[in-house]
Amino acid sequence: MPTILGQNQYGKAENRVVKITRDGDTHHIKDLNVSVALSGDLDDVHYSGSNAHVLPTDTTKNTVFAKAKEHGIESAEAYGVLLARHFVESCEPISRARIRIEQYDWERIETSDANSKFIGADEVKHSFVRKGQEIRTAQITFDGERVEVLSGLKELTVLNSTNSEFWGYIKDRYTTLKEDYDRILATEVAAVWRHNWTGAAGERTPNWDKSYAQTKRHMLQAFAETYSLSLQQTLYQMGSRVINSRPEVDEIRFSMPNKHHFKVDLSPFDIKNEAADGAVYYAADRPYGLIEATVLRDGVTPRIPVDMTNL
Ligand SMILES: O=c1[nH]c(=O)c2[nH]c(=O)[nH]c2[nH]1
Repeated sequence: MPTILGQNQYGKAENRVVKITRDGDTHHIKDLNVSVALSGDLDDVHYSGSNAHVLPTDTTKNTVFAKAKEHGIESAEAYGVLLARHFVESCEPISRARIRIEQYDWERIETSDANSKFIGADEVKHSFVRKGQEIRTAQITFDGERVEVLSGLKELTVLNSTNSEFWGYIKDRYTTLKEDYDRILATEVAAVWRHNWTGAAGERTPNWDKSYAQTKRHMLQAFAETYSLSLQQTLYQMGSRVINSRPEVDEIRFSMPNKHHFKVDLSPFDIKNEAADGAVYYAADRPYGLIEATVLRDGVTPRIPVDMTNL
């Protein structure tokens, strides 16, 4: 049966581009998911396998990152126009380019006056929480004598665009990771905390909503205000801030994926891409480091399950 080629397009989909712009100590973030689809005089590659008209999808990926560094990202639309024009105008066989962009917005983490002693005045300027609500969780059990209340949250995504380093780790024959003295630290916090209230007669019931709001605030502020040498250290700081600030909470457990942001190597294109001047990063979704730990008030028995995924 004779066949003919119908509509066709190709390109690299879902390039996770994160561009940090530094304006003194104030950082700005653009976080995009960019998909490129090109079409044009591309019959041959389908019919005969000749790649003579094919701009590799790998090149389209590199272009997405390089243009982010060279021109910055003012808006998804302006950046998309720049990319679409680039592919059509610089590559003869390409006559149409479609750029699709999803943008993820971030808000700055607010610090309070009460905590000002922790804040180098500038710290909040590089700490962000992703827009949109986290999911609040609760698990209550009663065994006829004692009530146990576990409160929690998940999908609270936070990012520091500086004040994070990672170095001094074990190096063996399989280690390729380079030590980093200025990296992005980002994680999606899942946490469960246990209240010491048992429901016994005479015990004052906590204000659950206030306790939740304050616990979340302490976690966010500790994340923003910790100069991090590892995600493990940041996690511990978040936990201790909660335990030290909230007398009703005796124990908190975190599960925190390290949402890696790798600096894109633009040196093959003679473009410098360094944290100090505002860099372009590739946000990898997997695999990811997974950092989990419990922080407890000294002397209490841990009760939060190690695997909290079903809570
Ligand atoms: O904060 C980190 N902790 C690690 O244990 C680790 N391991 C790694 O490769 N990167 C990181 N980052």
